[in-house]
Amino acid sequence: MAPAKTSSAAMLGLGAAGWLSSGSLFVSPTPPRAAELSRYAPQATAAPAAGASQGFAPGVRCSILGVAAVTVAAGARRVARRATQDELKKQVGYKAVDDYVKSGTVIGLGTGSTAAFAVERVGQLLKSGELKDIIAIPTSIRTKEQAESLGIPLATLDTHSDLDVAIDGADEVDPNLNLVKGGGGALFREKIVEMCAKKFIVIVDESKMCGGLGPGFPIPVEIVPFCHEHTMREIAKLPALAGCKPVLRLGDVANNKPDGDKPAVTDNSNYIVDLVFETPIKDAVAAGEQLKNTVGVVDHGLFTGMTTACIIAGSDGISVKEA
Ligand SMILES: O=C(CO)[C@H](O)[C@H](O)COP(=O)(O)O
Repeated sequence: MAPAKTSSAAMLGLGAAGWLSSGSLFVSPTPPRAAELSRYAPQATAAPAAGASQGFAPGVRCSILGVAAVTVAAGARRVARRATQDELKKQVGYKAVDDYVKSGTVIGLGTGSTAAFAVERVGQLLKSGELKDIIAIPTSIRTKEQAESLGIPLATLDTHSDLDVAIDGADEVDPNLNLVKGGGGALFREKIVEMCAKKFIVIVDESKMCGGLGPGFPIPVEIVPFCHEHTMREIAKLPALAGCKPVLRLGDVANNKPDGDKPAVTDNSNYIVDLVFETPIKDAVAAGEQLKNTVGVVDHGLFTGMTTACIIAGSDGISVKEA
């Protein structure tokens, strides 16, 4: 598959500078990728640094739609500073809703700190009346609760299985827009919902871009609790996953930091095993197929061939890559 490209249509969206200058400012003390890595994967190797080493394949053009700097008043002076990671997440979350969600549509709402900004935006636009007649399918109990608190009308795939668009974050994005998802433990519901969407829009800050899936972020796999140690051994034997180290997720299911003694339990009452790699997976499609064919595996966090477009916020602005 050829690497994803940037389309001219995608270049016409709202630039980061546009809405940042409208006064939206969300300040977080969380520094970029280093904090993400410690939250998710103390055993993982560091992700590529920002900028030239972000994993964009040679020849891939990324349009820069705005300047992701924030201007703040400091006394009489105006001081420009780099946007925080949360500000970048907010930019892409809002832009995805502004560009892809229309009145009268059925939408999928992702899970995680980036997707939460998209949910927030849907709530705002419904409240202001700019959006009407939306029905949303949440991908986790957390997202359902956030959407309910914002008055977003909800349904499930049982009654609404044709979605116009789904919007979600990702843990890693490769040059072909294949993803690792499930850092937040919601991969099964995310996948079943996002597979039903005509358009799947991925929203990330630039720290999520990588040259190859695996070493930057362990790949989560949802497995049934019954004989889970056996299932983990079977996974480690799969040829397309050679060299991986399966680690049972403990404590809070919403992150892969071992912050408890008991296995983390998903919304579907299953466990998560995080597959730690030292080198990139050679064939993510084969890896996904072999995982899916393993008895005891519910689903896995490799989302290949699903992305319609990826909106990326970085220190130099927002870019959109289309598959
Ligand atoms: O797959 C997910 C949850 O299961 C999330 O989309 C992924 O973990 C990214 O989360 P965040 O936006 O908080 O970095």
